[in-house]
Amino acid sequence: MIKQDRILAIDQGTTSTRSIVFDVNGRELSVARQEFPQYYPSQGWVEHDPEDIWRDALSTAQEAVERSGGVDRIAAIGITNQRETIVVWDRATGKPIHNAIVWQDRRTAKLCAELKEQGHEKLVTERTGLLLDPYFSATKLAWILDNVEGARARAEKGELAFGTIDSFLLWRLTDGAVHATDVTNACRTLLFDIHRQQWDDDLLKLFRVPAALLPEVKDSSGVFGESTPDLFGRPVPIAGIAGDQQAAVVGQTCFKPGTAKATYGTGCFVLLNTGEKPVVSRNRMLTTIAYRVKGKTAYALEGSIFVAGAAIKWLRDGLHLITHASQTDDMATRIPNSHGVYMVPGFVGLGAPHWEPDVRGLICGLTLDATEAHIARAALESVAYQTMDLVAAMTQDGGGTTSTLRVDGGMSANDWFCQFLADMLQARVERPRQIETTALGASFLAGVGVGLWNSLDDVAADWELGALFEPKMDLTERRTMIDGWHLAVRRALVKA
Ligand SMILES: Nc1ncnc2c1ncn2[C@@H]1O[C@H](COP(=O)(O)OP(=O)(O)O)[C@@H](O)[C@H]1O
Ligand SMILES: O=P(O)(O)OC[C@H](O)CO
Repeated sequence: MIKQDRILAIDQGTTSTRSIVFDVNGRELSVARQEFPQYYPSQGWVEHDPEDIWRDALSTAQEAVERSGGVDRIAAIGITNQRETIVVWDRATGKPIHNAIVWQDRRTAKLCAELKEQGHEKLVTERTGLLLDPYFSATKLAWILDNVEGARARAEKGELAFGTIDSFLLWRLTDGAVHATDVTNACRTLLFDIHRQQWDDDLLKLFRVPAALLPEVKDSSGVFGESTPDLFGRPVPIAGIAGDQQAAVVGQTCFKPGTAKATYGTGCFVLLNTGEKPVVSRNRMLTTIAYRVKGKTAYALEGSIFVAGAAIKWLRDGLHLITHASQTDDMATRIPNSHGVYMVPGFVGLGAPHWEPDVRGLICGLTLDATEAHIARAALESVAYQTMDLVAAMTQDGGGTTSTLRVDGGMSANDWFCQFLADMLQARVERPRQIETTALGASFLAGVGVGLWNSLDDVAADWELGALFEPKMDLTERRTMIDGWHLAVRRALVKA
């Protein structure tokens, strides 16, 4: 009999979908990747077509399985996904009734401001660990129910299903047999009590969400269902699900309280493991569930930066300054300093610790000798400065002092950026050999789910250091640069 000792991880990100097959040592055997279209139907709106997402998830998964040598040795599937993005679909046909509304979408900023003015934020934060910001799912869901003809009535009758992207993929992989999600995705909706770990009736009422829409919420690890036999040639258990940032915590093996990771994809999300007890932030960080395995929950403090790699993508697609993101490494290296040029990348408002959805982006400090290299460097620097601000806030919140930050995601491939980050943090920056840590984390969760490993502790040995960056910048120079950054942020926050 053929040993089933490989795992397929499907990583559905904001700009691309990739599938990777890993062996039991966390080594990548094959990968398939597909970028997909972003839709901006109105100012501040961001949508995805769920059919694009399903098509790419399936085709990349099939391709990765094929390239790894076929389905015979695949023991399980793990799913990880862009979080907060929502889909509402028809239970009878499986067809979405609207495009997915993406986490970056700000269309519900006014509703959030109204709910805040009415004094609802305290309850929301106490129950969910989150804030009233359009980033999270609940107001996006309310928008669909209010704006798609007949949706609210159909939702109340139980004809529609709601889900984050994991839930939609799980539904499609099982041909509608399973409507479920995991705690890490549920806890980003604004509808889920992170302490009692269940959907919350008061919040459902506040956001006017019928309970009949909701998926069942499960551990991040364990069998959710099986893929239909036609997809891969035989049924494969789907045995791990986690939001991408939480999956990265697992992939970076940040299992001990006080350990932290930052994932640099479209956005950047810093998560600090705080152990079994949720830590409440005084600095507008989020309290979130890092993972729940075999009924045991680990919580995290999270700092959310909405624009990280997206700023580099904008240099490529918006300004046409570069043709490939990796060019920014050389551009930043080639100039001795940023020459006082700063970018505050508030393209979709600012996340933690400001939570200002109406702020817009800013480039300042320009002189006639500023070049495209200064702008590229300012974009990279802005992401490091924001990370530094979040780490400082978390330390103040009592989450522990982080002498080491583990980094991953597309932008972490940039050496110049990682060095600058170490300088700003005055901490060690560790980049693993496998920077697709999100997918790796999903594979660990699925592997534990089918018993390839007994517990997460058993996978810790599979983490391998790829590169280490240690602080080396002169401290006076650092201080001057940081002061300039904080001045630029204050400028961006000035209300027009
Ligand atoms: N060498 C690089 N330097 C800077 N940014 C990079 C580099 N390589 C990729 N990126 C950025 O990283 C992002 C892609 O990372 P990825 O983890 O695939 O994102 P996502 O999961 O959000 O789709 C893109 O926004 C891209 O601009
Ligand atoms: O697509 P990413 O990797 O930037 O992640 C998106 C986050 O999950 C949004 O909360």
